[in-house]
Amino acid sequence: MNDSETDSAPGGIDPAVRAELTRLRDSIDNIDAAVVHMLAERFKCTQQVGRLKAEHDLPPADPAREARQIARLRGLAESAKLDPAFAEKLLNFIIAEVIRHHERIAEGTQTGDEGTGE
Ligand SMILES: C=C(O[C@@H]1C=C(C(=O)O)C=C[C@H]1O)C(=O)O
Repeated sequence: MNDSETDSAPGGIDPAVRAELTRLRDSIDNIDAAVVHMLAERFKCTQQVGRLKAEHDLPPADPAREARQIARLRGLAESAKLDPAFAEKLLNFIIAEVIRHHERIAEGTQTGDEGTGE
């Protein structure tokens, strides 16, 4: 249910429920903003890694490094009571995008700045 659907709930919404919902959604919005900023910083680093690899003829993907990251992240997720399978899927999704960037940097079709706001 989105905001407008909540607003048009039959019979109106209890003001206390509305206040609690707004408080929680404010936090969700802050967390989403933090996630975007953290991802932007991560991509700035990985673009630099991509340029370094291209300059030194290193392969775009490093499966051994990825395996270590996944094992570490699954452990962190368990401690944080987050589903480790979800954490792994999320990391794999991000890494796949990074490898795509690295391949484009190696092909010389990208400077490494795309998506970083540089
Ligand atoms: C960033 C790197 O390149 C790739 C992307 C990774 C990542 O996004 O964490 C990890 C390993 C590599 O497959 C790297 O080698 O460190």
